[in-house]
Amino acid sequence: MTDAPSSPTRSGATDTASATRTPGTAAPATADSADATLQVTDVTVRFAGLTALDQVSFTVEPGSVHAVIGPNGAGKSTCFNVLSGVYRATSGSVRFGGTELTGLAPHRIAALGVARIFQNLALPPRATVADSLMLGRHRLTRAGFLATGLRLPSASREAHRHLERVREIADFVGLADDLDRPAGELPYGKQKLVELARALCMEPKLLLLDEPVAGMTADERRDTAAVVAGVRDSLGISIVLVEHDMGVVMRLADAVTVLDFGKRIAGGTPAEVQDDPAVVQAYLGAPTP
Ligand SMILES: Nc1ncnc2c1ncn2[C@@H]1O[C@H](COP(=O)(O)OP(=O)(O)OP(=O)(O)O)[C@@H](O)[C@H]1O
Repeated sequence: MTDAPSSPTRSGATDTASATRTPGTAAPATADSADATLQVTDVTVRFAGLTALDQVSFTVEPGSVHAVIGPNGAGKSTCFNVLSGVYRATSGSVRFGGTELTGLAPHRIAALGVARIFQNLALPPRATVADSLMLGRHRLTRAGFLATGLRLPSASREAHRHLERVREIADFVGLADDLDRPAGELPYGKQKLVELARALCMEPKLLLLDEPVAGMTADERRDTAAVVAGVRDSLGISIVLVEHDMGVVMRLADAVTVLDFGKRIAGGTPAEVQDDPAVVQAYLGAPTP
């Protein structure tokens, strides 16, 4: 795969978004599209006797990659689970494009344009790449069970449009030649790309990536990082990234929030947090001289 993914471009996404408003396709439920800012304010999560997140605040600017880092047990996964609706914050607020997310079920948050990719693979093993990506289009599909079953022209036109978009996105992430292969037979790095592509098929405004390069070879890490950068640069999608690979974080992130024992201990550009004594201490576990 090339370092710079070929691009369906922002307008490609916009075309599809407008296509979804034409008869025969569903208009996705969206947060205020003029403002895709994610605003996390004073979020606290308590489990019996343990404060996993303690008054954490940060802002993810539209079209940026925002990394959330910290040592083991810092609260990164808890933070992701709050953003995607798996956990409900004990207190505090998460607003996306002007919509309050706290208290919404995960599928409602997904419908607002927030797609999450889990660390572990979750692909149907025997489905082809194309079928796996079509699953990502499900939310945008209007044709009902009956129309599809009866192969009505409106349903086939819609299926054709979705397939076109699936091909564009597969091309964008470098999977154009793998569409007919069972996803489960691809190398690990490509399977992760299938998951990323499936999330892109949902036409999200915000992607939550949980350790996207964990377990990958150096080449796979480089290729995946290039695709993630392309998602931001070409599609304008905001990304929240939890990642232990500091090389990837430093290369990709526009902003970094650092957690330790549930508290936000630092934030800023990668260069700023890298030199922050509190961050050095958290990672090394000893005070700086
Ligand atoms: N469902 C839960 N019930 C009780 N405690 C939990 C739960 N989920 C997380 N915790 C605790 O909350 C704290 C933060 O955990 P979390 O998994 O968010 O950290 P993390 O930064 O993602 O760690 P890692 O990098 O090891 O994945 C830990 O002390 C963890 O044991």
